[in-house]
Amino acid sequence: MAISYRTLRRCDIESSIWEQLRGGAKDIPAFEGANGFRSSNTRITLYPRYIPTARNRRFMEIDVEIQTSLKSIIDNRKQAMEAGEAAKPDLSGILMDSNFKEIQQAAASNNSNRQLRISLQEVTMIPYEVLRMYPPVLQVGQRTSKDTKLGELSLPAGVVLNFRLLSIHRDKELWGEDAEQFKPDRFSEWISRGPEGITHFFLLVTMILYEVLRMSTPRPQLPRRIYKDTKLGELSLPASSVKVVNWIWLRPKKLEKLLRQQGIPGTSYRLLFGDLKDIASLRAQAMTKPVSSFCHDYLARIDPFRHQLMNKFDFYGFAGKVFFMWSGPKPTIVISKPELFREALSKMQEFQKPKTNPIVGRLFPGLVNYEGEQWAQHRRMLNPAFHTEKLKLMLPAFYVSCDEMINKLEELVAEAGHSEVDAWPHLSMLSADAISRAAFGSNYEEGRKIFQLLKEQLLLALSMLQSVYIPGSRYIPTVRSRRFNQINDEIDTLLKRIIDKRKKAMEAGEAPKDDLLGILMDSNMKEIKQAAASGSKNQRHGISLEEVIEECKLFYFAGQETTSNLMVWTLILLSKHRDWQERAREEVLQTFGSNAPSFEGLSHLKTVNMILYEVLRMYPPAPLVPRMVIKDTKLGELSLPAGTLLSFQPIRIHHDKELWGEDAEEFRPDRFSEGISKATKGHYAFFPFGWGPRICIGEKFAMTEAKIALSMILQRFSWELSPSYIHSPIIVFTLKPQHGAEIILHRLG
Ligand code: HEM
Repeated sequence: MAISYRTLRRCDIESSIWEQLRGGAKDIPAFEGANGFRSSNTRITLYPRYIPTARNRRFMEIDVEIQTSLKSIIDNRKQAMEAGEAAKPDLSGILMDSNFKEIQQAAASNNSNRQLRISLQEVTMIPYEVLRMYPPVLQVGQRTSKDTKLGELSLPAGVVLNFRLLSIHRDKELWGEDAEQFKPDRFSEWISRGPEGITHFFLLVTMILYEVLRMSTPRPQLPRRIYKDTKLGELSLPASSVKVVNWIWLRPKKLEKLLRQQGIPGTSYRLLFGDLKDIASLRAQAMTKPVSSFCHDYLARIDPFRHQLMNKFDFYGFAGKVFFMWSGPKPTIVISKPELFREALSKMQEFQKPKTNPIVGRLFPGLVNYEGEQWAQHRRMLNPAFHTEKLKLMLPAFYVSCDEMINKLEELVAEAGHSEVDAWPHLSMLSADAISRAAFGSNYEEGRKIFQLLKEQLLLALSMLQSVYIPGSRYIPTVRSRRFNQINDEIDTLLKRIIDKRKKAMEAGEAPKDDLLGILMDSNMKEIKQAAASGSKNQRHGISLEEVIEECKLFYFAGQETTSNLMVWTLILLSKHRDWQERAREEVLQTFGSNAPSFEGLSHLKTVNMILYEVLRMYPPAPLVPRMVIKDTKLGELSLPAGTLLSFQPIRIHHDKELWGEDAEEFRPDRFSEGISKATKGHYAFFPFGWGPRICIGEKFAMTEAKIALSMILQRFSWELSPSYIHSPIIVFTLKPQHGAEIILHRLG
């Protein structure tokens, strides 16, 4: 059966795929009689939805690792107990002890072998029931990398399959009315029936996972080592233990030696946690104190641990600009050398985005997270939306958003002509509003709702990120994680609705809208048509609805926080350096008078441009850029083993006196009067928007918005720093003012 995904309704896919899987299962002898699944065709859903494949695969690997390690612990305990050792007073010890006693009783009362076997299996029923109710893998998603077959079904490349295991496990048709209750004994009969029962259940799940993994896109993998059971004197270590020991001790120590041999200084590895505890406690202490007096030398506050190390290693090789520390069992090389930053960011294959906590991946989906061909395709598709001629069309959106903010501020100063205001929430709202209008045009109200939800999601994620990440923990249905997923679903529904409306309009021949979404959908449609016309079959062409959704979410996260940070630091610095505020106002009034800033006029704002650059240098909204070494490779003179994390520090490069001169900590916008390169005497060392092929796609968008907003504020107000302002930069994803931006605003004229 050959079907085209794009013309198929979702419900068709759900039911047909299920039939294929069920049919496929019956073909395998072990699945005959898998009657537990006879009528479940409505519950397993399989529809295109993006779930990053690397994460899922890694999750599966970790799951297998955990299970293997647990099995080895249980086996060891069992052997010890059989040899007469007392049960350990921990949970597994108690559980095993009671099970052991039951088995002994059964044996003593001369029960049949069959009963003994059932008794032995009781210890298994509890974890099975836990696995049923709280499966560590709730759903499994993979993308087809090429046109492929699943059972009888032909699937085109690029379809994302999402299998919802939890739905099967909680299906009352399968498990009975008590499906929501914890009843381990429901497994007793299945277990006793041997291969036709429980085994079918797990085999079916395994088969689905296998089938899905088989189809998945091959992604660059870190080199793998095969582990074997090993003898250590009298002790025989199972492969899983060898792997764990290697992971938490042998490999880190080997890497440490390798880095030291190259003259890179660093901290000594400490078991499992490395430097994580010190990083957290020093940061917590630093957050309680503001920067003493208002100065721009604040690096010790935002990242005290790295700052200490930088000073400590100042007299070693690399003068504190390259050193390593330990984020758990992986070394992180901290690099503040501009030439190494440029080299690494130019080599996308060797140095990729690290996949750390999956929550971060869910917060920042889309382009920012992709690699390889998928990244290239999305970047190609998004590029037109950020071209100058398209930005021009977004100007009205920026005006309306700025006007709204200014009207609100005017209300605040209406009575006395001046007022103390925390500018931070106003600027935050401004950039959210601007992105909603620029991204969704006429659907702006829905866009605003999405922003509110994303903001809530960000706060939830922050609280989730504060606890140590335990692999798989995101699948535990806590109140927070449930709300996180609920928000995700709400956002997806809202975005789907907007996109569907647009799609219908475009199919009916309406011209695409000039907002980000319209441009993205237009370039997607063109790519699909081109590919169809050229008869291309294998290459991925066009992106799916889900991928469009991911990109829309990314506009908010990548574009909102960063731009509002740039604006808030600009207001703070201009309230401290009022001479520059005056110079900027003069320039704006000369260029625009009291009219709305024109696109052409923006390019004449030399002073405003220099001020924004100086703010981006001193307070870069994206202060750190992480990467991961994918295969053993060279960076400059350094030999870097696969798996090493790299933490590039544009913020430190921007504050480096060797590059910027002795006045690096002073606010001096005129250092940029002859361009960026001259400001550092020919060393290119200014990276607020990154570098290389992945350089920020929204740079022009952000700079245009910031120039319009600043111009409009300068036209209407003057401002100074309030005595209640506390200078406390902090990094929470981006660099922001921890205690807001209290200024005193005066109405002009
Ligand atoms: C002052 C404002 C902004 C700053 C400082 C900034 C900074 C950055 C930086 C440093 C990167 C590179 C990250 C890396 O290589 O790991 C980046 C990437 C990106 N930025 Fe921005 N950004 C800003 C505004 C925006 C806006 C307004 C948008 C969109 C509306 C945006 C969308 C993106 C996207 C999609 C990427 C990923 C590009 C890729 O991986 O190919 N940014 N940004």
